[in-house]
Amino acid sequence: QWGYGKEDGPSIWHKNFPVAEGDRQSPIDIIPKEAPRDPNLGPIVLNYDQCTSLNITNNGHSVVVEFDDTDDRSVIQGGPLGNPYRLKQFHFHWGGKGCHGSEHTVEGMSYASELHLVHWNAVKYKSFGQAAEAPDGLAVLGIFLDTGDDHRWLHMITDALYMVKFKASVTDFKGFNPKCLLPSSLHYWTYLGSLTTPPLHESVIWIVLKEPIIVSEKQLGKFRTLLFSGEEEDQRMRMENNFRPPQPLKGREVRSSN
Ligand SMILES: Nc1nnc(SCC(=O)Nc2ccc(S(N)(=O)=O)cc2)s1
Ligand SMILES: [Zn+2]
Repeated sequence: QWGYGKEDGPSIWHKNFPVAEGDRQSPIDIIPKEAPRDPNLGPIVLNYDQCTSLNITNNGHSVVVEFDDTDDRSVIQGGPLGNPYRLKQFHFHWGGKGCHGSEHTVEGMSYASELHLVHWNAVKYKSFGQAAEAPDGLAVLGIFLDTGDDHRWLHMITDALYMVKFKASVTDFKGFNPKCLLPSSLHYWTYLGSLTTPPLHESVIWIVLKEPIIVSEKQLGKFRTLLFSGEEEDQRMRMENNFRPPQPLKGREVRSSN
């Protein structure tokens, strides 16, 4: 019942989700010179080698690759995190043809797209849903996508998109390791924020990588062949511009890894 259109988009979400006007909403505009290096921030450590991707699905808002999160085989830890957080899913946000579509911006500059790897604190909480409602329940790793040459591994995802064109479609997607989508540097900014879509829970420790990955316009264009709408719906709504604009910082501090 929410979307990215004029009638149901980010400026309306507060009606059904009042936390939209809360004190730790995401995304934000990151201003590097106002994000001091914190020497106590160690490196983030990603253990994705035993990860188990299950399927790829169109949930009517984005395209999502889901993982088996029944044990600690794929986790993120270190950096600002006090526990290891389990990988649950990753998904993307993108713009329209020629328009940028990242959620976080850097000094007002947005990237073409943004990848979110969503993790939950299975040490402290019994389920994703419970963690999603706790202030330290989730850790989302944000990676900017810039345009240039083809990304050598993204085709594994874009080649599958025709199978999930319509909302609520899902197909098997095993053996994909998201490590292949990381940039060379794991330097990051971190701050306390929220889910960037309803229910907008203020439960996310954000870790946004400074270095973007490079994908081609052609590869990004394949994301825009997805539809917001279901197979049975008559009007076909192209899935694009599925990003929330930056939200007020409300005095929060953004820290930088060294
Ligand atoms: N009890 C609950 N179960 N599930 C939820 S929310 C489902 C979910 O994963 N939502 C989600 C929304 C936005 C983001 S994002 N764009 O990474 O901030 C990640 C995840 S609350
Ligand atoms: Zn997201």
